[in-house]
Amino acid sequence: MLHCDDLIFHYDRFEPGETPDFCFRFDLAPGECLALEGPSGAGKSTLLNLLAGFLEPAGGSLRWGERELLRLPPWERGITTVFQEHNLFDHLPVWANIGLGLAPSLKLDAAQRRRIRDGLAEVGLAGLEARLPGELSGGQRQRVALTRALLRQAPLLLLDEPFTGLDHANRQGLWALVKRQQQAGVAVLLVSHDREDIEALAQRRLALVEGRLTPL
Ligand SMILES: Nc1ncnc2c1ncn2[C@@H]1O[C@H](COP(=O)(O)OP(=O)(O)OP(=O)(O)O)[C@@H](O)[C@H]1O
Repeated sequence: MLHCDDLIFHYDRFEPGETPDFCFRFDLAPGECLALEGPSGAGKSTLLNLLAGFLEPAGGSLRWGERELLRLPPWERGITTVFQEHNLFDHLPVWANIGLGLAPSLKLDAAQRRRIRDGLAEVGLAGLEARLPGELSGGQRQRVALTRALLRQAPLLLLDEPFTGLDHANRQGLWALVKRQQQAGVAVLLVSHDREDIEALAQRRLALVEGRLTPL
């Protein structure tokens, strides 16, 4: 279970009152998908960056079971994030983009190479290992990004508008991948403006208003 308790954050700002002081509190259970909604600028990406360890809070705690995640660097938190775009390194082929999630040195053993091949086949991208991201469609790129996230098998998956701009068939395919992760016990926090994405995946919804989370 993820417990986020009064995670406090504010940006250094030029004018007082430009952005709210954030105080985030919520729980997220293994296998659950929680949707995070709020208008542009509400602070959704800020929360994801705090959870992932890319921003440092001024106070509060973030526990996964008994582990205090705030003390850990991003790569030790057991959290993986998929953004709306720019998830992939453009100069690396598909296999290497996915392989980075398994072995940052890219020294992959035979079993890891097989997992990448199988993972790509499962998302309908068999045989595209050698392509560069620029040689894929937007939907295919997102499938590669999700494959990398899923093969990492982190217990917490953060999704920041990952389906935006994709057609219905592509989105349905990606929903199925996320649902399979949930069934395997992965906890998912989904930032989305899209009613269909939320209805397809989320069991609970939270709104972010004036720096605070409230149930919907
Ligand atoms: N580096 C920064 N320095 C100062 N203020 C920032 C910084 N990054 C974001 N902000 C401000 O913090 C607030 C929250 O931004 P954030 O990107 O978290 O919103 P969001 O809900 O993800 O928005 P969107 O839906 O448009 O992506 C906004 O008012 C934004 O202008």
